[in-house]
Amino acid sequence: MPSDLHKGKCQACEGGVAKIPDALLLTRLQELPGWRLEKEHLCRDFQFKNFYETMAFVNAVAWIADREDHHPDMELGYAYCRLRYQTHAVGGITDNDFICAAQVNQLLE
Ligand SMILES: C[C@H](O)[C@H](O)[C@H]1CNC2=NC(N)=NC(=O)C2=N1
Repeated sequence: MPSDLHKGKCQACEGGVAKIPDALLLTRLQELPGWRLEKEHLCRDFQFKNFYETMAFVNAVAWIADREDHHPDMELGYAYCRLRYQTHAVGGITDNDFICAAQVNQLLE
């Protein structure tokens, strides 16, 4: 059954969002095709044909980040982008990270 996670709305990071317990993270990850856990971040690598496509993607991700007031770390090059989400306010992964990652996946549907 498809997940509705991308329809969620981020809550204020400083407003008491709860860190997802480690024991639940692997289960929750099943809602997010392509993403992995790395040093308390949600991460995914994206490959593109050229710089134009990479930048179009990066700008769409920036648009999501601005709308949700939740910002990923981004590493990019000519034909790739690596995204890493963590809720800095709590030093771990929260629903906000899952919601934004799911919205990014929607961009590629
Ligand atoms: C004031 C503003 O809402 C906060 O600083 C937000 C901005 N974006 C954020 N993004 C991420 N990834 N984690 C945060 O804790 C966070 N906090």
